[in-house]
Amino acid sequence: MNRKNNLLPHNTGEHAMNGTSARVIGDTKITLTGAAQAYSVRGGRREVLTGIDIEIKTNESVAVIGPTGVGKSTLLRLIAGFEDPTSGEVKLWNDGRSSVAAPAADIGYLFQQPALFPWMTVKQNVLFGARHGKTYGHDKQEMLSQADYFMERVGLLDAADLFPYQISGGMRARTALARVFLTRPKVLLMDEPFGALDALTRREMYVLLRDLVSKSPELTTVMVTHDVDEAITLCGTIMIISGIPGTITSVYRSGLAAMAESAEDLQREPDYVELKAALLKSLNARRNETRTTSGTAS
Ligand SMILES: Nc1ncnc2c1ncn2[C@@H]1O[C@H](COP(=O)(O)OP(=O)(O)OP(=O)(O)O)[C@@H](O)[C@H]1O
Repeated sequence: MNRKNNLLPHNTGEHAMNGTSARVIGDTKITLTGAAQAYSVRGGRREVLTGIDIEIKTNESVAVIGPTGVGKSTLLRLIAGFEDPTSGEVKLWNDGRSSVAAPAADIGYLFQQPALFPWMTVKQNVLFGARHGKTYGHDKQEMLSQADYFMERVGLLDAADLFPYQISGGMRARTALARVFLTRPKVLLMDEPFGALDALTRREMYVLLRDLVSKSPELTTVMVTHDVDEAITLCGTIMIISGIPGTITSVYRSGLAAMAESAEDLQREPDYVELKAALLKSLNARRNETRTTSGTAS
């Protein structure tokens, strides 16, 4: 492993996106400026996120971690354009032009439950998004050959004609992975995508995801996870959200994700151990603060 590429983690505070990432990343892809979100709850107002200032580059892989209930999924929904912020701006950028975030064909989603159609075969499920999108225009042949390509990459060719109830949880997750990559998204948003899988299957998914991401130089990924190992293994940028309302309190960057040949090898790296310890320490401190703020700590 090339340890030179490997930046030590640093806790850069709230506006921390100026550090250097070891990944080669391009233009701005996603910006959140002073973004806040609040909901009406039982006649009152619940502030969930506040003062979110983020700049995410094309080809950057970002993990969002933090205590439960601090607004991680809410942040993802803002980026997806499923919700508008109550104040501030969330923008997606294309060739230097920005647009307010809104659900779009070039945004892909992966959720904890793969949400497959039970009456469709694996292949029909894989094709679903692409069939209903504009990625391939009228070029059906190209779409079908790309479907075979992605199904082959995730090891599903032999299962193409099976129905979701006939395959394992790992195979369902791989179906969802092939389906989302077939649509060639520019932004892939993942909300605990492997949270329901066993440890071994999760590792397999890391390898597959990293392989597919590495072949998609235009792709930007943002992943919410509770798993610190997953964040370090898959993402060059790790953001911690904490507090009530939640805000970005730390940003860590490392080149470890780009270097990983296997999760096991990576986890033995001294830099990995150091980064993991720093993240856990920071998370614990933030969790205690969040509990105190919400009045649940003594
Ligand atoms: N539509 C909504 N209306 C009211 N409250 C909401 C709504 N969506 C989310 N919340 C509240 O906002 C807070 C943050 O929710 P969110 O799911 O974003 O947190 P999270 O950090 O992803 O949580 P977890 O780690 O447990 O998945 C929670 O208190 C939740 O109850």
